[in-house]
Formats: sequence, structure tokens, C-alpha cells
Amino acid sequence: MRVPINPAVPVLRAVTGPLAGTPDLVSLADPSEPLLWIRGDRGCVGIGEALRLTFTGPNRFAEAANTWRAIAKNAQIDDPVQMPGTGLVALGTFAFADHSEAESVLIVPRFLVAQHREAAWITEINEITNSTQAAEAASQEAPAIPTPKPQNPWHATTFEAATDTVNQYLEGVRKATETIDRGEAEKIVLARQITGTLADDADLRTPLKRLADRYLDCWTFAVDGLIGASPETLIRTTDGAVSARVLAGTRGRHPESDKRDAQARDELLTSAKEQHEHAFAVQSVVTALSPHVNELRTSEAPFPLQLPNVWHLATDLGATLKEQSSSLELVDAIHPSAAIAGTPTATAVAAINTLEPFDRGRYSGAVGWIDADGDGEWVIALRCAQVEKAEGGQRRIIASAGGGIVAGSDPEHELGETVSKFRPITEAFGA
Ligand SMILES: C=C(O[C@H]1C=CC=C(C(=O)O)[C@@H]1O)C(=O)O
Repeated sequence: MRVPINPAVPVLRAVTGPLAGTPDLVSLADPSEPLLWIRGDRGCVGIGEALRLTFTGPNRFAEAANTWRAIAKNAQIDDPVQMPGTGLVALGTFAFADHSEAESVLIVPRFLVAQHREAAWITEINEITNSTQAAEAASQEAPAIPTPKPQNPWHATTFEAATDTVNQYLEGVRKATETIDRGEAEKIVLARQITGTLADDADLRTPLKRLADRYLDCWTFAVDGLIGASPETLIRTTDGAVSARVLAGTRGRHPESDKRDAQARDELLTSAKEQHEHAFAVQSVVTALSPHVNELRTSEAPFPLQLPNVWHLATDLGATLKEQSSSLELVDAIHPSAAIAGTPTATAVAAINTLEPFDRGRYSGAVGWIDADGDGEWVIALRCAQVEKAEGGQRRIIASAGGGIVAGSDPEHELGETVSKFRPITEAFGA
């Protein structure tokens, strides 16, 4: 048996083995507390919890990165597969704001079922508390796949936005454009919230399945009640390779007419205002990432990313890691990017604090996973909702969506854009 390197740090033992066939990951998730990360035929589902770490405040990313590094160093990992989602993995969600009331968490599941195309694996993770357990854990066979719980019937949720919150948002956009016109900022991203209620026994695998089936170019996630499907990759690191997808600039889709839809895409591609808004977002990621990487390259010009609800201007970034930074350390360097805060960052964050009458919680923070080598995938928590316990056997759902305000932004147009951005959530939780 190996002696723990640092007795103050929990010792986790992770054992990975192959699975026959490819399981339906969503169906394996816990119906009321799902832990899921999925895109097409890749992803993982966590079942149960081996360890939960919580963080708050301005140093939440750095503390999480350091704690995770220590846990990974102390861990006993038996992973012959070494694929994304095997071995020791934590899924996490981090608050947007430094002084948010929302907790940021890293959750290590008891079981992690991972799929990569046609192959699947299961990892069992135990916390080892004394030498006897270590010996027992070491002798365990590869775990069997847990049985999915039966599906509960789904009761549709309708979301509401109180009139005063819509008016506050419109007023916020006006004030943000005034700030920009005075030359104090170039871009400010403002958001608004809508809320709904859900029965306590609602099976959250229903909205997750809808998101995963519909938003194939997005990462569908569920971590600690934060559920959504985000198209924006904040950072992905694999064996020294780094990639990101920056989005900013949006038009609603027009499924009723191909011609109108193509027009919306072309307007987006040729609009100086949207290109300007997009450039700020790319620049913020390039600037933040540059000290940590070599050979940083971007797609030549922004391309149109087609999602079922919107068109986005998108830029893909690639690079190689310069030093041993973990994916969470890179998240710390990039967050908050101009895609969800603005330019310059400090002025935009101050404007968000003043103009948004709510705590964003985890919306527009980071959500993703990290493995024992520090590799992982983190997206910006967009197109999402936080599900939380409420009075009277119900749960409350708070969905958030926003957009970048630049010189010339029109409040009504921005409001319409948030309606399009809410669609993944309103449709997934709807009838
Ligand atoms: C802030 C959001 O989207 C960001 C990401 C893509 C496009 C955006 C835009 O066009 O404004 C936003 O920057 C959101 O979905 O709530």
C-alpha cells in the first residue's frame, strides 16, 4: 500500500475498467441531482458523491486549482484507459462574480461512467480513510454499471419575467449605452432572469435529454443544480494542447423561412457592430491566454455558428501549453472574458454590479470537469438555469440570459436576443 504524501489531504482511490456496449448516459443520471457532461457520443455521468469541495470569493478558481492539484497528487489511480472522463475526475461549477452568494463546487462522483464514441468505461472512486480500507479498495474488482432509476412523468414548466424586471433590463441597456457613449467602456454584457417552478420529484433527465438531443454542437451539463447546454468553450486542455471557442454577436434563427434565416446569418457576418462586439471577446481571451501558451492561433475570420435557436459569430483558438498550468488555472486567467463581462473588464464588471439587480450566481461563470493531470473542459455557463429547493415541496428554476451592449445597441433588439437565448431552457423545461 502507498503511504499518503500529505495526510491533511483526502486520499482518493479511483479504479477504471471497461464497459460492454455504450450506455445511455442521461438515463444513468440521478433524476433529482444529475451530474452530467455530454456532447453527442462523448461525455460522462457521475453517480453519487465521493467528495465535494466548495469555494467562494475572488480566489475561488485558484483555491480550487491548488486543492485539486494536492488531491490528485495524493490519489491512488488505477486507470489503464487514460481517456477523457476516466481515472480521477471532478465536475465543477463556478460563480461569475467574486462576491457572489453562490458557492463554487468541485464534485468527485462515487461512480463515473464515461463514453468516447463506441467505447465506454466505469470508474469507482472511494475516499480512503485508513489502511484497512486502502487494502480493501485495492483488492476490489472493476465495478458493475449501476441500474438507471425509472423515469418520472414530466410536468411542463412555464417561465415568467415580472414586467418590472423587463423594464429594469431595458433601462440597464440604455444606461450601459450612455456609459459607452461617454467613453467609459466599449462593451458591457447585461443579463436578465426569468423564473419557473418545478415539482420536487420532477425528473431532471427529461430537460437534459432534450438539450443533449437538440443542441449537438453544445456541451449539455448538470452540476449541482446548474443545468444547460452551452456553445462557448472557455478552455479545453489535453496533453499540452489547448483550445477554446469564443462567441459574441448573435441573430435569432428563422426556421419559418430559409431565405429570412440566411439573411439573418449574412446580417450578422457583415454587421460592423457585431464584428466589433466579437473582436472584444476574442481579444480578451487572446490577452489572458498568451502568457500561458505558445503558438496561439485563431481561425482567420469569425465564422457563423448555427445553433437551433441562434446564429453566433464564432472564433476558434488553438495553442500549446507553455508550462504545467491546469485547465482550472487557465479558467482563472481568462474569466471573466469580454463575452460575458465586457471591455475594459473592471469597468464592465462594475457596471454589471450597478445595472443588474440580481446576483448572477453560476450563470456566466465556468462549468466543466478536470482530471488528475489537470486536463479538462470548461465552458461558459450560458443557456442554463439553476434549479434550487423552494418552499412547499417545489423547486425554483432561475434562468439567465444576456448580451453584449456596444455603441449603437438598441434595448428592444437586445431584449429580443435574450428571448432567443432563453429558448434552449424554456423549451427543455416546457411541454
Ligand atoms: C451572455 C450570453 O451570450 C454571450 C455569448 C455569445 C453571444 C453573446 C452576444 O451576442 O451578446 C454573448 O456575448 C448569454 O447567452 O447569456
